[in-house]
Amino acid sequence: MNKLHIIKIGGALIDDKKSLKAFLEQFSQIEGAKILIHGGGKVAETLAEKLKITQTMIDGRRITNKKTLKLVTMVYAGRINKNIVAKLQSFNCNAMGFSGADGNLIQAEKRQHPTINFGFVGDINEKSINQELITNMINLGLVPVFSAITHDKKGNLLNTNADTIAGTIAQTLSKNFETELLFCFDKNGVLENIEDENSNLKTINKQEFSELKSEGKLHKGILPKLENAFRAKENGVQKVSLINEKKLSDQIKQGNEGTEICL
Ligand SMILES: Nc1ncnc2c1ncn2[C@@H]1O[C@H](COP(=O)(O)OP(=O)(O)O)[C@@H](O)[C@H]1O
Ligand SMILES: CC(=O)N[C@@H](CCC(=O)OP(=O)(O)O)C(=O)O
Repeated sequence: MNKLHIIKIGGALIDDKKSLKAFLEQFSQIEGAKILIHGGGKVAETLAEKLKITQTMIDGRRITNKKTLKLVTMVYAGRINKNIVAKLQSFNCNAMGFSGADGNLIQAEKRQHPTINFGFVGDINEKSINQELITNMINLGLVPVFSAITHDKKGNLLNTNADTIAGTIAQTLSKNFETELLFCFDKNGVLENIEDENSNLKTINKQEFSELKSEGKLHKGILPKLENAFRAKENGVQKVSLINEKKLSDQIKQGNEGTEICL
């Protein structure tokens, strides 16, 4: 099987022009098949504040009413996605940027919950991913760049957590490619002590995850990220790690950065 790198970025990196450019230069140097998935929650948050659109997050998901859907579509599938593609093109990486509606690449289902109305939030599974079209693009030497916007094939756009998109695409493509999934973020991996940058675990298994969680050592974004990482590993993704976004090139060369997910 050919090797495939699937890389997820989000948060502060996307909000920082200089760091984003440096990251994209590293990404463009990865040889062979690769896919980039980006979030942009922090940028959406800042704009929503300016526009006085109140935001609520529950279980790592943004409650997405009509106004917020308009905003996140403009921010994720518009400004951020197109800016990333343009930067990658400047590094001679032949990127193409998509929402899940394009080419029916990611078909989601509106989230149903007994008590919480999440609004236009889309849930996905392996069947949601247009494996054939993504594989064809990769085989043409193209580099797909996905935003966190999906659709329901009934004419509605939906907002889907970007870590979930990365994990699910990786699961699907791991049947055809030897897939390495890297969640890149601002810490050196999973930290045992959030105050200590050097307390990152080299590996983490499900039991250690549960222990850290019950000890209150994992909070905010790291929880859904780890849940998505374990789901991907359990469903066949050959290698899954959480790494510092500055260490992407080192990880590609040596493969021992950050925290690797173990079963
Ligand atoms: N034990 C931990 N180890 C690492 N990060 C943690 C831990 N506990 C909480 N976090 C927080 O989780 C954040 C990563 O999640 P998130 O902000 O959602 O990332 P992104 O937006 O890049 O997807 C880190 O920046 C950190 O503040
Ligand atoms: C439904 C839902 O929560 N969608 C996410 C999509 C963006 C995202 O995941 O961004 P980061 O990776 O930067 O956190 C949101 O709107 O925040």
